[in-house]
Amino acid sequence: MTHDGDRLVTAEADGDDQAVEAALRPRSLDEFIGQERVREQLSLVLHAARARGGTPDHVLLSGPPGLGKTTLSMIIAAEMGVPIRITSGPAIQHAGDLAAILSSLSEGEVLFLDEIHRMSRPAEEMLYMAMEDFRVDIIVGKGPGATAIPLELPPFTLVGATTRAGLLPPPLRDRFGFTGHMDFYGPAELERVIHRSARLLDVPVDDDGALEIAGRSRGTPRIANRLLRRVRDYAQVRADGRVSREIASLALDVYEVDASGLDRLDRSVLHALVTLFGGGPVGLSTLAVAVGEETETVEEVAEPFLVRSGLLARTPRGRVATAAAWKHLGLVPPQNAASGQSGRTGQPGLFGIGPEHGGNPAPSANE
Ligand SMILES: Nc1ncnc2c1ncn2[C@@H]1O[C@H](COP(=O)(O)OP(=O)(O)OP(=O)(O)O)[C@@H](O)[C@H]1O
Ligand SMILES: [Mg+2]
Repeated sequence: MTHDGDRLVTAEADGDDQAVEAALRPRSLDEFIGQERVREQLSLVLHAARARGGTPDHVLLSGPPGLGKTTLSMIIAAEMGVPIRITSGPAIQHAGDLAAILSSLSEGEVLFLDEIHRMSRPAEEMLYMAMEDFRVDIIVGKGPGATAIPLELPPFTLVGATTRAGLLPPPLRDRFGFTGHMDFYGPAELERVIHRSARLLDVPVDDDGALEIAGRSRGTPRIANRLLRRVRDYAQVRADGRVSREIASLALDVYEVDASGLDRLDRSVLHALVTLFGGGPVGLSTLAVAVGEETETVEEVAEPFLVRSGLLARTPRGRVATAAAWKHLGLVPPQNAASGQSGRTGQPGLFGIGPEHGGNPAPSANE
């Protein structure tokens, strides 16, 4: 079974990333590449707060993993010249855990709450009051004798990060003065991320080399930085250390990350869909058996990027390969192949729903 953490192209951080990421993080808004709209909006929020000599409004950053939410939270603190306290939703099990953190904040401090959608309910309710009134009620005792002791907090800025903004309860969402939505990066922006990281890591990379890595990075700076490190290894061991388009492409071929950023699992899903099931529709569990993976692996690890790339569509009748998928595998799409748009509008297939066998007679190439 393939675990997401084993993959070079996963957007989640792995242990290997953490030390390097700290070194590669932009430290100011000016250094932060791309996300123009969020950057401009945030810059206004911070400038205005500085001009008033106050604390900026609470900020919510939402978007897929690896796009720079943690980085931006640190930049907010740096731009304001205040310390930052870092914690996460899952780390706060009890309201008391949160009370302890809140009551020890210094004036103006940034509290970064990662994965804020995973906080416990009682902590969430305490947070509402802390965000709005800079106050918490500490409950002392139990039962009828319990009393609430109000505790004043210094003004602080909460920066919440979430990959799932939709899961936040509206009362929590409403208490943020500013919400920044992070989006996947374009190739030109990733090229700049790669050039910047290459400078910091002291790796000579030419423009074509950077662009080649960018194209395989799934719109995600974290992946771009990780691929750059693997390409650097290759360039040092097999060549003179310089990264050109050719070296980048040879290196990433070794790691089985193709020109569109698909890895072996992604390609084997597409390949099975196209060669064994005539492009579908086919049920998820049948598809998973065909590639020898768990249904969860196919659904949660491979499919999101295939859908986003317009290569696979989830329809009520099952998974379907788009015309682009056939072309990606170097095959000629059949006349009736899905256009790729249906992936965005079609209903997502559910476990076990939809036919387990394709409606099309599979031309079943056995190679
Ligand atoms: N705009 C950017 N410019 C340059 N580097 C960036 C940018 N955004 C992210 N990075 C780099 O990508 C890596 C991952 O960023 P970060 O940890 O901030 O992502 P995240 O959104 O917090 O991810 P997660 O959801 O997994 O917590 C960092 O090493 C950072 O240096
Ligand atoms: Mg983060």
